[in-house]
Amino acid sequence: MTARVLVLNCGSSSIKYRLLDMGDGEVLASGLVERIGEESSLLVHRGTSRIERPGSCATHAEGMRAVLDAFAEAGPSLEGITAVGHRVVHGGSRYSTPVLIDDGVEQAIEELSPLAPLHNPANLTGIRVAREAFPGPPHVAVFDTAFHQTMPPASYLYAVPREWTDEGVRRYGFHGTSHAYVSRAAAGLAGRSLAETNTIVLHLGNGASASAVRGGVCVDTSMGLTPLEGLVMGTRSGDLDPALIPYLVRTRKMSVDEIDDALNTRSGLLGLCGANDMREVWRRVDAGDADAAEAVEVATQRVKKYVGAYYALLGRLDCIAFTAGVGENDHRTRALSLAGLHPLGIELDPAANAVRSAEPRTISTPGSAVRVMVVPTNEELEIAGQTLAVALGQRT
Ligand SMILES: Nc1ncnc2c1ncn2[C@@H]1O[C@H](COP(=O)(O)OP(=O)(O)O)[C@@H](O)[C@H]1O
Ligand SMILES: CC(=O)OP(=O)(O)O
Ligand SMILES: [Mg+2]
Repeated sequence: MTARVLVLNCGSSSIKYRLLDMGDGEVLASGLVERIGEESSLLVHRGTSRIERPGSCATHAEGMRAVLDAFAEAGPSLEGITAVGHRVVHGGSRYSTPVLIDDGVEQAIEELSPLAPLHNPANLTGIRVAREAFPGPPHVAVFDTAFHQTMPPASYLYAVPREWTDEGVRRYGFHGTSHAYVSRAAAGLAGRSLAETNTIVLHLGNGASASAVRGGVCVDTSMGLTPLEGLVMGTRSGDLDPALIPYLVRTRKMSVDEIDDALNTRSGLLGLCGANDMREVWRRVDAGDADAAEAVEVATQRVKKYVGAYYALLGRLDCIAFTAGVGENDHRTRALSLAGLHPLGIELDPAANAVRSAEPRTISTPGSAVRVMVVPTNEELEIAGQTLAVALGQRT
């Protein structure tokens, strides 16, 4: 039997998972537990058979047990799996490559939790429950931050007191697994060698980030110390003036936790127009909602500003790759984000852009100097590949 890798992605309120056959990349099982901690959670499992189960998973630990029960009930068996790969959001400066998880790594992930309070504690629960359930196979942590560790100081330093930067206050960047996978796939789609390709990756999902990648190496990215900085997201503000925070403390008497919560969960598209799902935002735009139209303008103009900035940083730009839920599916967001960039050699083909497909594809005109594409991300496959490499390395 070929190697089988279970990939776990424990998000702030969800657990996504996939079991992959590494021989041919076939997905043997996939599933999702969503709305963890809310009144009614929901598990959907697609294995040997499919189950859909509303329930009440108050914690990620309960969610993980529901996942294991689903495998036991609806298959396939997890007996004899080769390795388990865990998405870990924050790896700080300590981890620039995936690592085999031991108690020391667990502790390091815990120590980094203040920098990713929505994500790292959930990641850690997934690791603990899975290590207990599967003590045999190696468990590997694959960090969202790892791909961005190549950034030069000019990109990762904030202009703040040195004693802060010495403590680890800096830009880390996230969604790195996606940026790595998509920048590689973009060069492949363009028929170019990765080493000679400069790409801007636009990962536009509920969380959103941009990166500038020179020859497969990340040189800058829009998320920062935490996944709050940069682009406008579903519920996160992205860039703003940091003086807003003392302003809110002084004038609205808000606590630090209240502000943190508002900027992470009540801002972005949701803050501006009351909806965070881009499909709903467009429904409102089409119904004449002025707030929704403005929210789209703010979000897409932010993307355009990063494209301009990263074009300047890279000097020469070969590809722009859109990915993640919005980037892969929303042709109107893509068109607005690049509108008017024709003088920079960036020209979308409206007909190609409007095509709906799950395949990687080019959406720029044949004459566009920069090749614009849609490249569906596959964080799970990337995590599984890196996990297997670490697991096999460990055995030899
Ligand atoms: N057809 C579509 N048109 C516009 N937006 C879409 C479409 N399909 C999905 N999305 C958007 O993708 C977002 C989720 O993207 P995803 O990459 O799955 O995010 P995350 O991993 O952060 O949950 C949703 O909020 C939704 O707005
Ligand atoms: C780091 C991050 O923002 O992840 P997600 O998009 O899954 O929330
Ligand atoms: Mg995501």
